[in-house]
Parts: sequence; C-alpha cells; structure tokens
Amino acid sequence: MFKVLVSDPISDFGIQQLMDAPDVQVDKNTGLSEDELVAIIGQYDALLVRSQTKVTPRIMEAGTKLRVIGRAGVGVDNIDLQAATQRGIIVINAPDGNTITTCEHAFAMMMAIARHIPQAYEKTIKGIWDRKSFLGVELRNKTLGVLGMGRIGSEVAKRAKAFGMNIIGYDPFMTDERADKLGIKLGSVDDIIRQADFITVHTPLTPETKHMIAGPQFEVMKPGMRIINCARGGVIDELALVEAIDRGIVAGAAFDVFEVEPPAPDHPFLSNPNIIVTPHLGASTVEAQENVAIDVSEQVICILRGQPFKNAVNMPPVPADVLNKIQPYFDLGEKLGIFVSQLSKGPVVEIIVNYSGELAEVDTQPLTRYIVKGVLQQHLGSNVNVVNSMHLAKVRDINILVQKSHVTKGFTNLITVTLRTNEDERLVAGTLLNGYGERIVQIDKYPVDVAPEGHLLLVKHNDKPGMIGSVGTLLGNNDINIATMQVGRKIVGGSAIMVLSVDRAVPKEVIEQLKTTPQINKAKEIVFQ
Ligand SMILES: NC(=O)C1=CN([C@@H]2O[C@H](COP(=O)(O)OP(=O)(O)OC[C@H]3O[C@@H](n4cnc5c(N)ncnc54)[C@H](O)[C@@H]3O)[C@@H](O)[C@H]2O)C=CC1
Ligand SMILES: O=C(O)C(=O)COP(=O)(O)O
Repeated sequence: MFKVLVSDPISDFGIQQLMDAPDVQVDKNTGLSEDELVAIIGQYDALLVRSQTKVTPRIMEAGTKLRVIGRAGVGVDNIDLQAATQRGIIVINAPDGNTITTCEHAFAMMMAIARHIPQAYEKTIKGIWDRKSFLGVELRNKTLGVLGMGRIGSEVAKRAKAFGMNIIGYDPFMTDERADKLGIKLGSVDDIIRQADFITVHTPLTPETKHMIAGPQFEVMKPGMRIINCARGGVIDELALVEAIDRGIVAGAAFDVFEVEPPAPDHPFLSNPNIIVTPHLGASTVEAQENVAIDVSEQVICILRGQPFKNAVNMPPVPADVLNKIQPYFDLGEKLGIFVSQLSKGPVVEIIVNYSGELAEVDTQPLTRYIVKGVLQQHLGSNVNVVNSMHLAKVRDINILVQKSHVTKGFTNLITVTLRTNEDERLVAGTLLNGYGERIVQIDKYPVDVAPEGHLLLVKHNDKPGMIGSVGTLLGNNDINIATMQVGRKIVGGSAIMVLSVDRAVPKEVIEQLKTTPQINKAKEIVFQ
C-alpha cells in the first residue's frame, strides 16, 4: 500500500481518484510545522503540497521512503529542488490548471485599484456615503505593460485587449511573431516602465527578476501609474513601492504575493490606503483547485506504480545504459547552454547542437535537454529543468536542431552549441579532456582553452601589443584578481578574444571602462552559478 500525505488544503474532488485507488492510502494533515512534518514523513511514499508547506532538505532527509512530491500549482519555489534531485525524489507540478484563475485575479486586482473598490467598500459598510474620495480611472485607452508573457501574462494581455487597452509586453522569449499573433506591442522593460499606466508582473522570482522594479524604475514612471503583482513577492521592491506611492508617482498598487508570506502585522502595505492586498489567492478558485489536484493526483499514481508521467520538474527518465555513456557530459552541456545564452542578445529562435566524435555514436537526447535547460534557465530560473526544457522551448517556438558529425577538430568528443536569435548568432564549443575535465575550446570563430567555472570575462579586441597589459592593469586597479587568461585569434594582427577567469564578479562600471579602452571592441562577463 502506498501512503500519500496531503499537507496543504487541496481540493477533495481533485484528489478523489487518489483516495479511490485500491493501492493508495491518503492522509490529510495540514498546517504542520517543519518539526511535525519531519516526525511523520518517514512513513510516506508521496507528499502533496501547495505553496504553504516549505519542503526543506530536512524534511526530505527524514522522508526515507519519499518518491514523489506533487505541487498542486505552478511555482515550486517552496520545494528545495536540488535536495529532491540529490535524493532521487521526483517533483511534479501542475503548470496549466490555474492559469486562467490567476489571470482573472490579476485582472480583478487591476479593476479594483482603478476604481478603489476595497477602500470604498470599507467606508460604505461603516455607513459613510463618500462619493468624493473615490474618483477612478477607465482602463480603456490606457497602456498596460505586461512583464512576463508566459501562460498567465499572455491571458492577461488577451483580456486587456477586450477592455480597449494598449498592451506592451516584455518577455525574453517573446518574438515579434508571437506578439503579432496576440495583437500586442513588444517593448523593452524600459519602454514599459516609462510608458505604462498600469504594469502587471507575471514572471517567476529569479536572480534576474528580483527587484526588477525598484527605486530607479519608479523614478522614471508616469506619475499616477498603477501596479499589480500576482506573481511572486520580490519581483517588485516593496519598500521602494511604498516610497513611490508616498511621493505620488504610483497612484495605486495591488499585491497578492509578498517577499515574506504572510507579511508581518507592521508591513507598510497593510496600513497604506493606496495599496490593496489579498493573501496569495491567485490560484484559489474551485475550478483551478480541482484542475491542479486532478493533474497531480494522476501523476502521483503513475509515479508510485512505476508508469510514465509528465511534468516532472527535476528528473529525467534515462535508461541506465544510455546514462552511463552520456552522464559525464550533462554538466558540460548545461554550461555550454548557460554560456552561449549569456553571450547572445535578443529572443532565441534556434538552438543548433552538434555532437561529434564518440558522442556521434550514442543517444544524446537526454544531453540535449541539459543544453536547452542551460540556454533557458537564465530567464526561466528554477521553472526549467531537464524534463521540461524541450517542452518549454517548443511552446516558445524555439527550434532545436541536433546534428551529428565525425569532424572532431582533434578532440575525442566535441559539443558545439550555436544560438540563433532575432539579433545574432553565437557559437560555443566544449569538450571533456582526459585528466583536465570540462573545457571550452571555441567561442565564435576563436579557438580557446578555458574551464567553464565561476566568473569569466570575455574581451574582444584588436590583436595589438599591450592589450593584455591594459586589461590586467584595469582589473588590478579595481582589485579584481585574474586566475587564468587565454588569448584566441584567427590571424596575427586581426581581431582577437581574451578570456579571463577572475576571482569575483566584475562590476558594471569596470565592464564599461573596458569597453571604452582603445583597441577594445566588446567586453562581457559570463557567470556560472
Ligand atoms: N498568485 C498566485 O497564486 C499564482 C502565482 N503564479 C506565479 O505567476 C508567475 C507566472 O506563472 P506562469 O505564467 O504560469 O509561468 P510561465 O513560466 O508560463 O511564465 C513566466 C514567464 O516569465 C518570463 N520571464 C522570465 N524572466 C523574465 C524577465 N526578466 N522579464 C520578463 N519576463 C521574464 C519567462 O520567459 C516566462 O515566459 C509564476 O511566478 C507563478 O509561480 C502562478 C499561479 C498562481
Ligand atoms: O501555483 C502557484 O504558483 C501559486 O502561487 C499558487 O499557490 P497556492 O497553490 O494557491 O498556494
């Protein structure tokens, strides 16, 4: 008998098939502390959660029988994915079931702040008939900026069109074709910040999206704009928002999610008359809760019974014989993806992977997933993994082309990843060198030899005497230690590339100084985390 623990409130109707399964016993026990969960988790094969239960490494360690964690919803930021993967626990989610519901909540929040509905309600039920304080604005003809045009953002944009709004969308994976299909304008984050009357965010929380709207962004916003966050706390800097409201830049804000949930009783949002809040209700409708619960229940049963399943967030199903041959390349593949995506500009159109040497002889499909994950993860963060990376690329109309060849340029194995975007085409090649481990051996047309680790600084320059000295001096003056250095060039006196491995992050100002140094054409930092 498989034992399943449901530790957050999940729709009974949705988990009915789990409860009816003859080989499954379901226990509902919600609101437990970490210690309480640690005490009981050892008897369970599966854990079903929403966003409330924080599934920590301690809980997983105690969950010696745990095979699957089912997230009845989208965001898996409450589950330590790395710890789950390390322990071989499959994490699954239900990414589609609450899209419309969350979109509708964001829309409700937008209308509520446009017309001061919660504030007017407060007064009216107290017997105060105040019609003066609540002059609203129409949505019609207003510009709505949508940051994050994935499932939810795209649905918000569709509905905003019906309200006669002008929509500017931004998403690193948004192409002109998709924008045209949706009938919206594609803009940069800066366009949205400067032009929008309303901004709504629908991104995951990643290092890149954390505080993507903060002090400097509020400075250049249209006075009187309004802002909505039904995605993840932390995408908008909460304290900077309060200041922007106090200064009259922002007229109203609506938040469903917070940097810390629940927010502390003295959180400044809770006493600000221009901010309305809901307690992470985005996905809370009968329909969405049934959808996501049905979805995870189906998958949990499959996993427990050893049958095929979809939407695993963290684990690729790879046969053992294939795994033995290609596993050593997984990390290199992912790093090549990370490297080439940081090198490129603009929405990705195509990822071309060429396997040569001994890799041309084996099934490399699972390895390609790692490369695609590397490419996508800069923008999708923990939402992309080796199981869903191909699917996420497909829904973004990114073509994946895999080629095999026997031209190895002298290496026993070689992986070449070319990224085509709307703006450029960049190439990175890497190999596993016996005794030396992972090496990047080509960047665009330049041969190099560098380990893909830590912080790399790429400097494109003219092949003239003194270049190494000027770069070294500039970094030295800024207290940046160089660990290794490589210069690659095609012809003497032509263009060349310098690849420096440095001990810490290179500040933006130093990159700017490098770019303005004579004979230097480009400078870029590549980070492997
Ligand atoms: N309030 C709530 O109860 C709910 C919140 N959510 C949250 O809403 C968010 C969106 O969910 P979905 O649309 O289902 O996810 P999704 O993965 O379909 O879309 C997210 C989009 O954000 C984009 N993105 C990543 N970095 C970006 C950046 N720097 N700038 C602009 N766009 C960027 C990605 O390319 C992706 O297309 C997630 O954070 C999810 O956890 C989802 C459901 C319910
Ligand atoms: O699905 C998501 O990402 C959500 O944020 C919904 O969270 P919840 O299931 O309502 O706790």
